[in-house]
Parts: sequence; structure tokens; C-alpha cells
Amino acid sequence: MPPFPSGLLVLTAPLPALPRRAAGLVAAAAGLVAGPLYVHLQPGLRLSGPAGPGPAAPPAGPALLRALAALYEAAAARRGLDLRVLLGPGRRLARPPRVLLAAAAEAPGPPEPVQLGLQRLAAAVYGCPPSLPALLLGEDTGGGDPEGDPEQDPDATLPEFLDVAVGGTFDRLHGAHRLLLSACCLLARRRLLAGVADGDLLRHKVLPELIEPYELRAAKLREFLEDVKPSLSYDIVPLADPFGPSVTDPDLQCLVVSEETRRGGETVNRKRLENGLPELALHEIQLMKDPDHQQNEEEKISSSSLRQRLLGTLLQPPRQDPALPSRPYVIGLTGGTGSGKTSIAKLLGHLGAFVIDADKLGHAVYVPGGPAYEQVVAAFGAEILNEDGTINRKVLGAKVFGNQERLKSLTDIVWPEIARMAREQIREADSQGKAVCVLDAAVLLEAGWQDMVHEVWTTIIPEEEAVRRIVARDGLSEEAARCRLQSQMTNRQRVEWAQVVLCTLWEPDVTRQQVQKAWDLLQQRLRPEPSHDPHL
Ligand SMILES: CC(=O)SCCNC(=O)CCNC(=O)[C@H](O)C(C)(C)COP(=O)(O)OP(=O)(O)OC[C@H]1O[C@@H](n2cnc3c(N)ncnc32)[C@H](O)[C@@H]1OP(=O)(O)O
Repeated sequence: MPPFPSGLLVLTAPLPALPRRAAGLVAAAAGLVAGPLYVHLQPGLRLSGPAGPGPAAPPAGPALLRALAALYEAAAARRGLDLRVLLGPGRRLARPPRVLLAAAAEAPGPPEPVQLGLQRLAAAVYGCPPSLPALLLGEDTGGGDPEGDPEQDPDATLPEFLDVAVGGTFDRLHGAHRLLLSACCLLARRRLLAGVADGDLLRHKVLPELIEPYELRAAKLREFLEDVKPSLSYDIVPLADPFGPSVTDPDLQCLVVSEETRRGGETVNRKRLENGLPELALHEIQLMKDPDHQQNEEEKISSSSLRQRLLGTLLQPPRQDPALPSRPYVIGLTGGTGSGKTSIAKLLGHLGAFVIDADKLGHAVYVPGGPAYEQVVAAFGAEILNEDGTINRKVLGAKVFGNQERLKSLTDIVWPEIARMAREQIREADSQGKAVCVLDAAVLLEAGWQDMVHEVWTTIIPEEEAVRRIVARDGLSEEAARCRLQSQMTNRQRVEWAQVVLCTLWEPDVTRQQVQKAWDLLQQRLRPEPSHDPHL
């Protein structure tokens, strides 16, 4: 873990050299700062020089945009380091820096005057306490042209507008968002209107259940923007349709788009004309490539890929319940019907887990002579019986799925019995020396069995895909399949409880990789902490 929670890096070299140096600088800073890492750009400033007004902030031109793109891309390659390049003027930052950094290559000579200069600047511009530690970074400078792109016009500047608009989902604010928002800050002189997709607009996104709640996305967006350019006023509004106030706000002058959203921008302009409003200037920003993109992920940096990478990882700390025996470690695997839970349970079994199938235990409790047989027949009548006296599960299923009251009478009878059998099986896993036991139970959360397990893992799948699978697999009608789904919790409700989320929407190999990742991370969690006793 890097030693400092937050830091301020001051860079003073000419901007055209920054793209070549960004990766080395960000890598060196990321070793010291967990994030946020603020960057103050002031080309031409001599940190070791006398105090007093230094050179002005860099002009809002192509050289600055290229430098920003390189810095944010470098941060994306550092697993999403929270980088915030400050576009001034300064003020107290949301997460005050705990360390000050400068590039050793930009400050030759003895370090002390540079360190003093750093402390002076941080105190004067950002109100930092004067005694913050100040360090000089060594950097791997890489190859390339130190003067940058010769085609670049050093005097070009971006246009300026009073009020600018931008829209997006802004989930897990990544490098491409930061670049887009920085461009907005450079273009706007008075106000930025940021529309944040919400509600129905999220329904067709990849893994919508893992999208951060609107309030969190809006709060992170505001914090980033107010840090980066505190002089602007920010309107952050939820978008219930793709256009929001961009088609009705008379003060707007410019809409910032990417290649992907340019056509949406053109539609905004058509709607504005229909509404008797002037068209907006469309300012297009290049999409940023994702240095880490993998099979089944988009090439550009995208929130969807970031969400896919969360699959299999620990999303919230496991429950600590002293009443639960520590061995075996029990994973409650749940997931809606048709979500691929069974295939994941099998993969976990191959990896060494002891798997308990609660559906099978459920069937065992009402075989004739089983602990729930008499009660179930008494509750649902002889019409659920086959000729040989066994319970016809299809008939019983048709009675209970889609009817909450009847389903509850059934589960009130069978869940306590299934739970008892599951506990027996967990003890059996322990006696076999199994370290991990997977309790595969479709309605684990509905049954309140969280207290039987150390972690909840859930499989999720979009409803339409679940319906397709159930119809193909079980020969049910689409309506009956939907009835089953409606008897269960939603994906989002399951995700709220889950330590780990898995999704079987893609190729089987992708599922296998997710499960392997989840298993490997679990093994790390289960490994005993190294002892700090120096004698051991
Ligand atoms: C806490 C638990 O998860 S215990 C395991 C789940 N079992 C129960 O809740 C017991 C009540 N259910 C039953 O007895 C049976 O499911 C019946 C009789 C209603 C239907 O039996 P069958 O037609 O053989 O269907 P089966 O048991 O395979 O279940 C069909 C699907 O409905 C799901 N399901 C089972 N019980 C329930 C329930 N109480 N609520 C919602 N969905 C359920 C199953 O998980 C299965 O989904 P899958 O696609 O993940 O395999």
C-alpha cells in the first residue's frame, strides 16, 4: 500500500514533453500516493527560485489537452489511480494532500530549495500546511520525441463558451471521463451542466446492477469538478431521457461529445431548433484507449469494462459472525433462476469446494416418508400426487410459482427441514477436511440463510436472457418463466447483499476465468495473516 493517502505533484517542464514522460511520472507517484493524486501544471516555474508570482497557468490549447490525455491514460494503466489535474485557480482541495512531489529531472541541483519552493507553492495556492513532506521523484523517461508533436501549433487555443453541457453515466469516474470533464472545464467560463444518466436510461447497460447509485456518481463528479476548476458553477442533474435540459436550456452554448455521442449531439441540436433555441457548438473529444482491455471488453476505456472487471472480486467485506464456526468457510451461492448458478457451483466443485445443492435437498424432504411429505400433502391436497403416491413437483411448482401466498406456505414447511439437512452436510464437509463449502441455494437470501454462511456470492443475468434460458431448458412458456423470476429477488437486491458477483452472460471461458479469479482471491483471504513475531 502506498504510504501517503493523497498527494500534490507539481510539474514545471514545457507541456509538449509531458506525453512522453507521463507514464514514468505517474508510475513513480503511484508508488507513493494511494490517491487522489493532484497535479499542478506550471510550465516555466523554477521551484527553487525566489518566492513571488510565477508564470501564468498553461493556455487551454491542444498541448494542454494532449498532456491531460497522457496523464489520465497513464493513471488508467495504474488500475485507475484517482488523478486530478488542476486547471485552477487554486483553492483548498477536497482531500488535502499529505505529500508534495516534484520531478527530480525538472529540478537539478540540491533538493532543499526545491522542497521549500514546493511547500511555499502548496501553502500559497492550495492552503496546505507549510510543513508537508516534500519529495523528488525519479522517473523512467521512456523513449520518444522530447519536443512532442511538431505539427502542434503552440499558439492554438480552445474556444470559450459561457455555459457548456455534457452528459454521461459517469459510473466509477475513469480516465476517459476525467479527460472529457477537463475539456468541459477548459471550454466553460461560467457554468457546466452535467447530465447524469439515471433510471430507465441504465436498463440496457452492461451489468446495470453494478452501476453506482446516482447520488454517489453525482457526488464524485462534483468533487472532481470542484477540485479541478473551482471557479465554475456546476449544475449536476439526473437524466431520465437522453437529452435532459440540453434541449430546453436557453443559456447553453456548447455541448461536449465523443465520437460515439456526436450523433446524439446532432439530435440535441435538431430538438433545440424545434424548441426555438439556437444550436449548440458540438465540441468532440477523442475516446481514450484502455491499456488493459481484454477479450470480451471494449477497446476504449469504459465503465462497462470496469464493471466487468469487478466480477469475481470482493465487493464488500465479509460478515464477521463469532457464532459461525470458522471451518469450513461457507460460501452461500445464490442467483435467480436461469442465471447459471449451477454451472458456477460445478466449477467451484472442480476447484476443490464441497458443494451442497439445496434444490436437491428440497426434493429429498418430500419423498414419501421424508420429513415434509405429510405436511405438504396436507397443505396442497391430493391433486399434487402422482399415482405412486410421490409428489408431482411440476404440479406443485405450477401451484406455487407466481402465487406468493402459496409459495410461502410451501417454504414455511420445507425451508427449516432443508436448512437442517444443509447444516448436516456442512459438518460432513468439515469431517472430510474440506476448507471451503459452497451452499448452492437459489433463494438463500429470501430464506434468511445469510447467517449460515461467511460470504454471499451471487450470479446475475439480465431478465430477458434468463427467460430465454428457462424456456429453452425447462420447456416452460415465457409467461411461466417470468412468473418464476417474479417469485425471486431482483438482481439488484442480491447484489446489495453480495460479497462477490458473477455473471454468465459471455463465453464459458469468460465464466471460468471469473470463477478462477473469485476462487484465487478467496484463497488469499483465507490464508492466515503472516505473523509479526520476529522470532518465528
Ligand atoms: C433457501 C433455498 O434456496 S432452498 C432451495 C430452493 N428450494 C425451495 O425453496 C423449496 C421450495 N421449492 C420446491 O420445493 C420446488 O422448487 C418446487 C416443488 C416448487 C418445484 O420443483 P421443480 O419443478 O423440480 O423445480 P426445481 O426445484 O428444480 O426449481 C425450479 C427453479 O425454481 C427455483 N426455486 C426453487 N424454489 C424456489 C422458491 N421457493 N422461490 C423461487 N424460486 C425457487 C429453483 O432454484 C430452480 O431454479 P434454477 O433455474 O436455478 O434451477
